[in-house]
Amino acid sequence: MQERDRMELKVSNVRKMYNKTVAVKNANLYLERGIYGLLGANGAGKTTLMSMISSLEIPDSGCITYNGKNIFAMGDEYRALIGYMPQDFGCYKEFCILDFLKYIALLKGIKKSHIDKQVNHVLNLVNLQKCNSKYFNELSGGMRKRLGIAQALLGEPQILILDEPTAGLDPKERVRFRSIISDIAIDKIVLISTHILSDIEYLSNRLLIMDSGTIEDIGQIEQAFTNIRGKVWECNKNELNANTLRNSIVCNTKVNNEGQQIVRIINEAQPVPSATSVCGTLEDLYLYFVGGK
Ligand SMILES: Nc1ncnc2c1ncn2[C@@H]1O[C@H](COP(=O)(O)OP(=O)(O)OP(=O)(O)O)[C@@H](O)[C@H]1O
Repeated sequence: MQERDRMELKVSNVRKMYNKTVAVKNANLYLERGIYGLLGANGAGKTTLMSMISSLEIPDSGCITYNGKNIFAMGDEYRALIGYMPQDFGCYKEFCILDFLKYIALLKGIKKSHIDKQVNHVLNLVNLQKCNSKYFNELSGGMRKRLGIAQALLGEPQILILDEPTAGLDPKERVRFRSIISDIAIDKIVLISTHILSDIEYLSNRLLIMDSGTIEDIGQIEQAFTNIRGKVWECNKNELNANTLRNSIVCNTKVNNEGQQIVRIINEAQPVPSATSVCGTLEDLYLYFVGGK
């Protein structure tokens, strides 16, 4: 591979504490071109990890390299490669969309002669060009999210870090947003954290799971499903003995039309003869990897 085609982001033994809280325990990760979906419970450490990969937070120990170079030593050279969309971002109320993007372009060090062209380009990508004179407080949640991605795209970054980009969007806006992300993801490293499992299914080809400050690379999602194939069951809860229930991962409980509690579990073997084998979902897969916690 030629050096200019190389895109390797490596997180090695990274740890980050806030006072006495260990936010990221010992993270190891290797990312190359592709879209990675990052799943994890609230407080698992996703935002902290993403902030460190974006070079906004410095790890207490361990290192993060891009193509073999320490990202913190790379400084502006690395920041020019990164597009970061935080969970929430604010904007001066005097700024309209256009002013805000021009301001961010300046902060990113984009040449003044290139700013108008780049701002128009990202506005077109996220379909905000017609309302570019609207002020931040006039924008809907979906528009704000699109503005968030537009600012991340300024400077044509090779690495896109998107922290819960579809949170709070209605289903239609979410579908629209996913299509924007898949259009712009080509030939980039894209890391997306989300609690919306369908985002992962539709957007990413690799699954990462973060749990209590550690991260596991589950790999290709389709392949990962082999881990639970033939192990997901639905059965009447009353027919399960307490021991089987304790040794299973409980994915879901629902009440059927006859008023019986039907439990969905992951278990190596058929738990009771009446249990039905069902297809695993991404939610089952996630619970399998975090042990049903
Ligand atoms: N600035 C901070 N000061 C103190 N503690 C923090 C700070 N930022 C994060 N933490 C703590 O670090 C842990 C990891 O938080 P983080 O925001 O990285 O998790 P997360 O997986 O992104 O959560 P969520 O899904 O809720 O956004 C949590 O226990 C959190 O309370």
